[in-house]
Amino acid sequence: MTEPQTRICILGGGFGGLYTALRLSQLPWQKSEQPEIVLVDQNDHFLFLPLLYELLTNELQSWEIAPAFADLLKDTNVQFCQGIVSEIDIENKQVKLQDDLQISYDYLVLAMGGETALDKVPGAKDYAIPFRSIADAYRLEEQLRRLETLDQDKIRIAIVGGGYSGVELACKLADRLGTKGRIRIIEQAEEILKTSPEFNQESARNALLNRQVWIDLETTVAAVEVNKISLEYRGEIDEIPVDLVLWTVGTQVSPLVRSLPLKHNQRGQIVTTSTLQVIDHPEIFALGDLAESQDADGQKIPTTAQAAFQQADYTGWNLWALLTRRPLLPFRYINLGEMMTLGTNNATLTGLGIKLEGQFAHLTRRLIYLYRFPTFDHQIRVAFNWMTKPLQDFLISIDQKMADRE
Ligand SMILES: Cc1cc2nc3c(=O)[nH]c(=O)nc-3n(C[C@H](O)[C@H](O)[C@H](O)COP(=O)(O)OP(=O)(O)OC[C@H]3O[C@@H](n4cnc5c(N)ncnc54)[C@H](O)[C@@H]3O)c2cc1C
Ligand SMILES: NC(=O)c1ccc[n+]([C@@H]2O[C@H](COP(=O)([O-])OP(=O)(O)OC[C@H]3O[C@@H](n4cnc5c(N)ncnc54)[C@H](OP(=O)(O)O)[C@@H]3O)[C@@H](O)[C@H]2O)c1
Ligand SMILES: C/C(=C\Cc1cc(O)c2ccccc2c1O)CCC[C@H](C)CCC[C@H](C)CCCC(C)C
Repeated sequence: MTEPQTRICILGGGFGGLYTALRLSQLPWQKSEQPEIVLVDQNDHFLFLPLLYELLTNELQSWEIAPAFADLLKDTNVQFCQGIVSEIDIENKQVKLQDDLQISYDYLVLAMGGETALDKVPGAKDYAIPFRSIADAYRLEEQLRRLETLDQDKIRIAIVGGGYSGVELACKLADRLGTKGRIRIIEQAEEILKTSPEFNQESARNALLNRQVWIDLETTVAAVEVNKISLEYRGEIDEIPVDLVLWTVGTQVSPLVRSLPLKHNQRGQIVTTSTLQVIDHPEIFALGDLAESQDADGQKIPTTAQAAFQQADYTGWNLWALLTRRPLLPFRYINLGEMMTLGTNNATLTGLGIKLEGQFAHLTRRLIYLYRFPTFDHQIRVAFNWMTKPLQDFLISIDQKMADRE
């Protein structure tokens, strides 16, 4: 009688979960050992978050950065299940989705990422727009189009949070709006991009200066309302009229993850061993933004796509090792550096001793991200589109000229 198939359930199809599923499907399984791999995500698509900004300037299209899981997984043995995870019963090894579907598992991978903290400032939840999903980008796009049609002198945008997302967003919006835009970044710390390499910080400061983006340092937000924001600086409150408030204040762990009966750190992240297994639960792996792990050399792992991408390789390998009775590998994080977009056709890159900025950094960043796309098939489709885009734009312009003549 054949043994029932072992089931690996992966919760979250982002940089941690999707890349773990793809890695698992590529490993050499004996037929008798082949597990059932189930990937669960609330969305029907993956989202290459580092390129989300490019939707706002029409540099990229949604299908390029948010391919459907069905397409990405079509040549694999991974089963995709769309649904919102609402409960995780560690004791009975059961996952419950919001539509009451239940999935039992033998091994679990927790990779549901983080969320934007909108609950700490009055009005933020109602009037501020986070920037973490395709839906957020579409919501922002809709607001921008509404404001661009109005006959008002300036479009006033406040971006709360002067970290990576806030700075990259400010540069993109400044390039989109041009002289019509009046953009300000509100940062509570003494400096923007405080964890970024000095070269990238300098490039970003110059890019923001060249785009007349105003920066309020050591400033917090007391409240957000429909058309104004109250800023607090050294005890003084100032009310500023705004048309849009964007909320890029960093990542926090979701209540669902915080509530799990597992070891958490002070930020609510799940603590793992260097093999990315959850403390006291070797049958559960956790990676990406929701996990805290130290690697084999004791390095603390940052909450970045780069780290989740590398962890996925080890999570896939270690699950295979566990099921085929091989030794597991302790995760070794390799910090390859950092890249940031700073407007259209402009970027900065520091990595492996190399520092680039401007258009060459922009090209390099794009090519590296193309290489990091989840499947070869998607890489080819996007690469072809990028190579033929100048011709597409030329033909569109010809069409436009002919339409104008009629
Ligand atoms: C705008 C932006 C730009 C960024 N740019 C960079 C960059 O250039 N370089 C870099 O290194 N990092 C970047 N990051 C950070 C990086 O995106 C994250 O660190 C990375 O995505 C974390 O990977 P993850 O797998 O933990 O989570 P994610 O990639 O966020 O994936 C989590 C997945 O879980 C799903 N999910 C969550 N909750 C549930 C639920 N309850 N039920 C079902 N599914 C659920 C989500 O839909 C999502 O698909 C950026 C972040 C943002 C917001
Ligand atoms: N290009 C890239 O590599 C890239 C791009 C985007 C995101 N990421 C990664 O993704 C994660 C999230 O990035 P992020 O830019 O969203 O967050 P982030 O890098 O943590 O920056 C958020 C900034 O907002 C500040 N802040 C928080 N609450 C605030 C408030 N109420 N008012 C004013 N300022 C406030 C934070 O200050 P405090 O630090 O004092 O809280 C911080 O400086 C990070 O780990 C980052 O490394 C990387
Ligand atoms: C900084 C680099 C990689 C780290 C990294 C950053 C991310 O934001 C990611 C997001 C999602 C997944 C993975 C990552 C990620 O790994 C790149 C370092 C590149 C080196 C500096 C080498 C640079 C190449 C040469 C200068 C020239 C290449 C020319 C050609 C146009 C490509």
